[in-house]
Amino acid sequence: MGKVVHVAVGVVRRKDGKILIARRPEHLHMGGRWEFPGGKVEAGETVQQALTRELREEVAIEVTGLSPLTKIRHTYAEKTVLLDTWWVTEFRGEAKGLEGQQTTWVEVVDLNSYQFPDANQGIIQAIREAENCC
Ligand SMILES: Nc1nc2c([nH]c(=O)n2[C@H]2C[C@H](O)[C@@H](COP(=O)(O)OP(=O)(O)OP(=O)(O)O)O2)c(=O)[nH]1
Ligand SMILES: [Mg+2]
Repeated sequence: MGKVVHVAVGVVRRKDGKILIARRPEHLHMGGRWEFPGGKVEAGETVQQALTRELREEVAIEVTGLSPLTKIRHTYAEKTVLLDTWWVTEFRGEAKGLEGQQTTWVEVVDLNSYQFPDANQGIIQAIREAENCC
């Protein structure tokens, strides 16, 4: 029933191991919760192109290297999303929230202290497994 929204999601990892998270603006779906930056894949775009564009638009970084992490499909009351999630380990620039959102860098072990949308539990699990953490 209904279509699945394809979302490009970036787990941006700094050399010191910390990961970038941003707080979703209140008025959006899942507003007020923390997220890994990203957004919907538009017609005619590859997921990599979408991710590169979204990270430029939302957090001012220029992606230069990415690799697949996991895909999580989740049904909310409002819609079903496919979170097509990538490691971003190479990038240029200083992350800042270009849409007024708070951003912060967190250790993998501390990700659970932040409130994410329900679908993100699977992403956090995949990060921990990849990093042999916690
Ligand atoms: N970016 C992102 N979206 C997530 C995460 N977890 C999660 O459930 N979502 C959901 C919330 C939204 O329903 C959808 C992503 O939509 P979005 O609002 O980021 O899309 P967008 O940046 O293209 O924004 P817009 O142009 O539609 O305003 O995926 C996450 O960690 N990051
Ligand atoms: Mg977005």
